[in-house]
Amino acid sequence: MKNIAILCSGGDVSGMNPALKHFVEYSIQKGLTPYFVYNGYEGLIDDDMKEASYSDVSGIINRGGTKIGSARSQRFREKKYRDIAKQNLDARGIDMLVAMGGDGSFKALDIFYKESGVRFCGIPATIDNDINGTDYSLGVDTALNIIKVSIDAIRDTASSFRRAFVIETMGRDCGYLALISHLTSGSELCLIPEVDYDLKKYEQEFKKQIKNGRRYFIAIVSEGIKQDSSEISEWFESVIGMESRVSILGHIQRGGNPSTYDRLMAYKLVNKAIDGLLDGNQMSVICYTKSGFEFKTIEEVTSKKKELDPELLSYLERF
Ligand SMILES: Nc1ncnc2c1ncn2[C@@H]1O[C@H](COP(=O)(O)OP(=O)(O)O)[C@@H](O)[C@H]1O
Ligand SMILES: O=P(O)(O)OC[C@H]1O[C@](O)(COP(=O)(O)O)[C@@H](O)[C@@H]1O
Repeated sequence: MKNIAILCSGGDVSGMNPALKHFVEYSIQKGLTPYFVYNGYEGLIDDDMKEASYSDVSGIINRGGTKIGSARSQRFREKKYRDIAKQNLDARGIDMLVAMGGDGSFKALDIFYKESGVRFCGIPATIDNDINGTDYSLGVDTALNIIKVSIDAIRDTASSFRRAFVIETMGRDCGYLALISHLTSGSELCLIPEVDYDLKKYEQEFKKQIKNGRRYFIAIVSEGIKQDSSEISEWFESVIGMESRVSILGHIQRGGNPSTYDRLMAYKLVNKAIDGLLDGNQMSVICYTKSGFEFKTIEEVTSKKKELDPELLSYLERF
């Protein structure tokens, strides 16, 4: 029997637990012995791994986060710790890894493969959806749903009180969550790091709208823009003349009951990753684009910054 392990690295997402469940089931179906590595690369270094069984994954499909933990590991950046990781994997006869994470995690495994020959397949998993070469990363759909529910709730209070709400989404330097939320929540303003802006441009229009009876504004701003959300709020108060509040959605975007779409994609991505490794893939990332599922090289996925879809970007301005 061949041994295969799975781990989560970087920011956790809703969808990792459904993926773990399917990993165990599909590995066993394929005659493999599944292993869990706990707390990302830290678990490889500390030998925190164990054979996984059906009972380990019962009752987790509806849970956000990841049952096996995730981490950002400083130690894995050093060769001496990666050598320890290799010894630990050898001792358990594990030579195939499935890793759920972002481009940083894949870069790490690329280095590890070149040093140790441990084959791997990456599953893109980040709410930021900022991985080059894939239109979708596990967890982004649940995060968007959480943001949608939050904005809808804020809209209720904003409209009752004649206020401008500045709602900050996560995403580091990628505005995907903000842009999609803007388009699907009908907000008046959206600021993202990819597009330079000048608030002056909105001044006349927003004042005119207030004159014509507008009672509230919703502005969605991505955490990576050049200003703090509080400065945008201050602009609403001092320039536009409407009382304003900031709502930073923060880590609630990373949790919650995984959406149906993320559960389904977790299932498919795990299937593809295991099939790829069984077919002899050495190191790849399973990506999803308009052409379907494709294995891509680490170079392709990590060497360039992801560009937002120009069609979506063209819808940014609503007025
Ligand atoms: N260049 C690198 N060399 C070795 N390890 C790395 C490298 N880049 C990232 N890693 C490892 O991958 C982990 C996750 O990377 P990070 O960029 O934080 O998250 P993500 O995978 O979400 O992009 C890091 O904590 C580190 O252990
Ligand atoms: O949980 P932390 O360490 O505060 O990190 C917050 C960051 O992690 C994310 O939620 C997800 O980032 P990754 O998936 O790239 O790890 C970012 O949107 C956010 O900037």
